[in-house]
Amino acid sequence: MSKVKFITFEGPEGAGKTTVIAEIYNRLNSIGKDVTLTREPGGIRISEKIRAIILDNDHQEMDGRTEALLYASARRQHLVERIIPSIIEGKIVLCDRFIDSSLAYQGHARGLGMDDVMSINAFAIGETMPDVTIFFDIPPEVGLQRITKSGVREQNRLDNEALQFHQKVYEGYKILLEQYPNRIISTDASLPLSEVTENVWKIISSQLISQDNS
Ligand SMILES: Nc1ncnc2c1ncn2[C@@H]1O[C@H](COP(=O)(O)OP(=O)(O)OP(=O)(O)O)[C@@H](O)[C@H]1O
Ligand SMILES: Cc1cn([C@H]2C[C@H](O)[C@@H](COP(=O)(O)O)O2)c(=O)[nH]c1=O
Repeated sequence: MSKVKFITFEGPEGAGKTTVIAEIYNRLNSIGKDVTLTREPGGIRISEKIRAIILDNDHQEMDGRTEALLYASARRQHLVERIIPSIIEGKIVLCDRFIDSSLAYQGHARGLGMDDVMSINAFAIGETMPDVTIFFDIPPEVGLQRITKSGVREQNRLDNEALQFHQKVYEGYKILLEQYPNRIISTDASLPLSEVTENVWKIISSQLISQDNS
């Protein structure tokens, strides 16, 4: 069995990914695992700058393909500068969003087509795919309510898309779950935070323990 090194977290806005990943990171550290915690778009200097361009509310005129290419270029830089070096150093990488976000948001919701979006991303990432992806399953309207209610952060250009767009994103993720049943594991993200955290912890620890015993 190949080792689980690269774990990604996916789902609609406000699903709880960032909150849960922070706790998983602490727990893995506390049992002596060497972990890199990062996010997309962003994670490193150049990719954070690209993130700011993509998500700026002032950039309403951004073309869908430009958006897809910017996400892919941010991903390329992040991959070569942070993800691959961490994997080579033997670390576990926890990444808040990756390729599946591009497939669901740009490929399906934006209507660019998942195959075309996969092609431009293949140029960016080559053979590097996540070993395991955890999908935070929540109705998009519930996730959106969480971020508007909490005021946890400013609403960006993608958050401010119509509900219909976010429903398409959710539909896109459901297609990906069928397409990659061995890689993507779904968890109910509408449960209370403590339960979601425990469920995600069970998934991750079982993956890591089964490989430690192999
Ligand atoms: N299971 C939960 N139940 C209720 N509130 C939650 C739960 N999980 C997270 N939250 C709250 O929802 C808000 C959004 O959470 P978080 O930022 O972790 O989501 P996210 O998936 O990273 O969102 P985005 O992708 O839009 O950045 C936060 O205020 C967080 O405290
Ligand atoms: C990686 C990636 C992200 N997106 C979208 C998803 C979110 O709306 C934002 C990122 O914000 P978050 O608070 O960090 O979740 O960008 C996308 O459309 N395509 C992608 O590849």
